[in-house]
Order: sequence, then structure tokens, then C-alpha cells
Amino acid sequence: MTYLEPAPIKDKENPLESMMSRFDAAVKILGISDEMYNILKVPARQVIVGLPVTMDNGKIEVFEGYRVIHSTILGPGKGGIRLDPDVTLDEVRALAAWMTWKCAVVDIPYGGAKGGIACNPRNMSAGEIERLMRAYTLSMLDIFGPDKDIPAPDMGTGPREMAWLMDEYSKAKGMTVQAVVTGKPLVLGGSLGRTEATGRGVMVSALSGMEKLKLNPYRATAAVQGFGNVGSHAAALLHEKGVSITGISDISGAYFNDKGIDIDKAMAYRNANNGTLEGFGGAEKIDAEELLFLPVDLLVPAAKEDVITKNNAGKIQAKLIVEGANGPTSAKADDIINEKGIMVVPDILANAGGVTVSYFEWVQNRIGYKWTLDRINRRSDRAMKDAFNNVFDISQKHKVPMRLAAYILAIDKVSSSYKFRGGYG
Ligand SMILES: NC(=O)C1=CN([C@@H]2O[C@H](COP(=O)(O)OP(=O)(O)OC[C@H]3O[C@@H](n4cnc5c(N)ncnc54)[C@H](O)[C@@H]3O)[C@@H](O)[C@H]2O)C=CC1
Ligand SMILES: O=C(O)CCC(=O)C(=O)O
Repeated sequence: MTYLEPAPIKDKENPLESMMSRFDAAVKILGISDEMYNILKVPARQVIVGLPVTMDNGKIEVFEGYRVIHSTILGPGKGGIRLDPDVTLDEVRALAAWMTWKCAVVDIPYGGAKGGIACNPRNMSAGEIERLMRAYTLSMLDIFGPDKDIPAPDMGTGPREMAWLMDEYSKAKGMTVQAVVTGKPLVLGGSLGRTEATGRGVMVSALSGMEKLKLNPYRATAAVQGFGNVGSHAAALLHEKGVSITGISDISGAYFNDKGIDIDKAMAYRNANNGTLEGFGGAEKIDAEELLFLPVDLLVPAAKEDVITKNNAGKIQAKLIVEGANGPTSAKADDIINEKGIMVVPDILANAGGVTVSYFEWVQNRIGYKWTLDRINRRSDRAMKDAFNNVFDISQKHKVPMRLAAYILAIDKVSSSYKFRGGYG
């Protein structure tokens, strides 16, 4: 095993292995050279930092932080920062590569990057998280930059963390630099629509998939795993389009109501309840994994990676899976899902609404102007719909599932851009 190979993780599928197996399959169809294969496989930069933070009890704890820039062929690195106890370098490497493919699929001028800090934000005070984010930013001063690498929110982070990052970076540079990060609060140069953007893109992808499958949204049912930024907004927007959301879940468990869950009520409950659905009364509590197997038309995994595996994929009843999370389906489950004839709108397409509006935020910061919500929604809906149609056409042309088609589109774009830049061949 070389340092490039994913480390085997006992009893858990490695997201880097999942990413690489799809990458390999797409490369085979595209027939790219071995040299290009290695250029696209090896991350451009991988940084690991130790972050000493004074905790509220006065003791110093050291956290490990990562930033991986997978590629800058199409533009500066772009991708979120996640705070999660399970973060590993391999996970961040997979997530960074997914960002490269995602930005190519939605045709925005960015490469791919991702960051993570191994910590449990649920057990930390706001002050501890702030000190951690500031320490992380300081150690990434040479990495981040509006033309180099632009972070954003991911699991466990949101506008508050992005504000601290912008502030720390700006202080170090001696000037306010809004465009160094996206997903900021509105008053600091954030964009209208960014908070809901990923969920909105999931909704557009789901409606596009339903159209192909001839499913009427007003008669359709859905289950949504994860009720954070992506899952809750996806559920609310799908509900607005007529879909009955019969199952939702978060870290506290899963909740089912065959008459449909009142999503506004669930969001209000979560907001007033420390961010979780624990004790939510608008539905019956069911086994957490059962949510994936509910008799629904649409399943939206929007929590974390590797929740649909070879061990449980056979039990899924949905006709359409729209991946709000990054890497929710392990590569080993792909064949089972394809054999069942389930249409999958893959993560690198379905959740690209977030980075698309992040791009709009960065553009607005750079031109010093604010766009209306209507303009942002129209443009991001168009970008998502176009990307869906492009991926669908490739899937028809090569007779492959949507996931492989999205990789084919992305890898073709990034590899031909590399050749045109003249650095190869
Ligand atoms: N925030 C964004 O704009 C984007 C996020 N994503 C991806 O979407 C996924 C979710 O991200 P966010 O919504 O931002 O995170 P978040 O931190 O706002 O929410 C995560 C949600 O998942 C729940 N959860 C955690 N473990 C769970 C489990 N085992 N079963 C069920 N629910 C569980 C949490 O309780 C929470 O409700 C991640 O994979 C992230 O990488 C992708 C594109 C953009
Ligand atoms: O908004 C962004 O720049 C990136 C969001 C992200 O991390 C993702 O799409 O996975």
C-alpha cells in the first residue's frame, strides 16, 4: 500500500475507496491515459495541523485539523469545513475530490477542496468552537485566499463559523476580505439564498428525477435522513412542491407519520430544542435505520456518508434516491441499487446547489454588489436543471447510471481543461 491508497477501516467502508471505484469506472469508459489518471487522482495539497485550544475549564486540548486541495485545474480550491468526531484525512480527501467533480458538473470555475476538524461540536461551548475556528484559520493563512482556496460551511458549521473565519483571516491580512469564505451571515457579505441553497438544489434534482420517472409530486411521498441544513430545507421545499414527507430523522432517531409530517413544525421544534428532533411529537418514533426502508417514492439521504451499504441497500423501497449528503451510498451498494432499477441522482449533482450559490456569493463579494433572492434562485435553479439534463443525456448515451454519467462529465471536463492549459502531453 502506498500513501495514496485509502487506509482500510474495519467494519466501515472507506469513502475514499468509494470515490476511487467510481472514478476508476468512469476513467475506463473515457479511456484517459495513465499519466492523466495519476494527475487527477493525487490531491494537489494535503495539510494536517494540530490546534491547541484553551477550553472553558482552563485546560488546553489539541485538535487535529485537515485541509485537502484536490485540484485547482478549473479554478481556486472550493469546499466546506466539517466539525465531526469521525473526521479522518481519507474522508477529507474523498470529500475534496468530490468537490472537484461537483464544480465541474455544475460548470462553475472552481477546483475542489475540503477541510475538517476532528471534534464534537455538540459537546463544545460557542466560545470553544470560536477559539478552534480561529486557530484553524490562522494555521491555514497560507492556504486560504479568494483566488486560492475558498472555504464554506459543511456538517457542524454554518454562517457563525464562517464569520469567525473571515474575521480572523481579515485581521491577519490587515483588511476586510469578504471573498475568502462563503456561507457568511448576510451582514458580512453573505448571499441571499445560500442557507437554503443545497436543499433547494436537492428539490430541483428530485423534481427533475420525478419527471423522468413520471411521478406526480402531489401524489409522491418522501423520507429524508438528516434534519440539518441540507435535509430540513430539502424537506421544506419538497413539501412546498406538494410532496408528502412521511419520514424524517436526525442524530436523535427517526420519525414517521403516514399522513405526512408538518415540516415547518418540525423545523420550529428543532430550532427551539438545541438543534435536534429529540422528543418531536408530530410523528411516531421508529428505528433510525428503518427510515431508509420506508415505502416511499423518494429517499433523500442528507446526513453523512456510507449510510446505504451492501448490507442494507436490498431493503430500500424508494424508486428515486436523491443524495443530499456527500457519499451517502457506498460503492459496494451501487450494483444492488442499479439491479433494483432505482434511479439515483448522485451527490456530485444533487447537492451542488450549495456550492453554486457559494459561487454567486463570491462573485457578489468581488463586484461589491448584492443580487436579489429572485435572481439567485432563478440562476441556481437553471444551473441545477441544466446539470441534471447534461448528466441524464450522458447516462442515456453511454447506457450507464446517473452516478457514472456525472463522473464521466466531470472527469472529461477537468482532464481536457488540463490539456488545454498545456501542462500535459
Ligand atoms: N451545508 C451544505 O451546504 C452542504 C452539505 N453537504 C453535505 O450534506 C450532509 C449534511 O450536511 P449539513 O446539513 O450541512 O450538516 P448539518 O450539521 O447541518 O446537519 C447534519 C444532520 O444530520 C443528522 N445526523 C447526523 N448523524 C446522523 C445519523 N447517523 N442518522 C441520521 N441523521 C444524522 C444531524 O443530527 C443533523 O440533523 C453532509 O454530507 C454534507 O457534506 C453537501 C453540500 C453542501
Ligand atoms: O459551498 C461551498 O463552497 C461548498 C459546500 C460543500 O462543502 C459541498 O458542496 O460539499
